Amino acid sequence: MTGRLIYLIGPSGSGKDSLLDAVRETLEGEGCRVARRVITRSAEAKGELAEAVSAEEFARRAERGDFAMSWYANGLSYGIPAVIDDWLAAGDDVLVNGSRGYLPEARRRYPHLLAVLLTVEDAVLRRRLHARGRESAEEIETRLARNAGFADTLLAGENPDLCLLDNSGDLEQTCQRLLQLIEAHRSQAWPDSA
Ligand SMILES: Nc1ncnc2c1ncn2[C@@H]1O[C@H](COP(=O)(O)OP(=O)(O)O)[C@@H](O)[C@H]1O
Ligand SMILES: O=P(O)(O)OC[C@H]1O[C@H](OP(=O)(O)OP(=O)(O)O)[C@H](O)[C@@H]1O
Repeated sequence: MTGRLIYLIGPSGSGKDSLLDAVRETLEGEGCRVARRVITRSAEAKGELAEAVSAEEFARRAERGDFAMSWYANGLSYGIPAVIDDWLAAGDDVLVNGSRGYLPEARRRYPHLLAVLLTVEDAVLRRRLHARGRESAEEIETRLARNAGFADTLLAGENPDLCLLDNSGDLEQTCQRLLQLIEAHRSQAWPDSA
């Protein structure tokens, strides 16, 4: 594979979708694709750069090998289409909306991925989740509780190359910083083992 995988992670509500949406056009003009996820979420949910499918359809696709990566979290199944491997093989870089829980497996599959962790101050995160209004108050609490488990493990030295990107402030600034991070990563030579 010659392209690079950029694996964006962060708590639900930290702004991953907003960020991907905002940088998509710029990145695609520079040969970096933004993957569209497949999620077992009802089609009426707005603001998600994803294809919504039933659990049965998701299982069929998984069985067929349609996903390069897939995971289950928050009561939903998420899949990243296998086409990303074609894009990477063709030399395109690929940006995906990933999962913190799946990061170790993603690293096994893509040893040279760039992991970018989007962070948001707790109070801001809670406010944004409620303002988004996609989940019930109970689902929001469950998502916030899930974050506590990741805060320690992700930052406890197991991921020395993890890039932190704060999105507590203006989205436009976060976009610019993400584009800079990606640019810096792309300008690095591939490790010999790649
Ligand atoms: N920098 C920002 N400033 C203000 N609101 C933001 C910012 N980034 C995202 N949001 C809002 O926060 C909510 C969650 O963002 P979203 O992109 O859906 O997060 P995620 O995909 O990580 O769950 C959305 O309503 C979005 O409009
Ligand atoms: O292991 P985690 O890092 O907790 O991630 C689990 C899933 O939750 C997030 O999606 P979610 O359904 O919340 O969509 P969102 O990002 O649009 O909120 C994230 O994008 C992952 O797919």
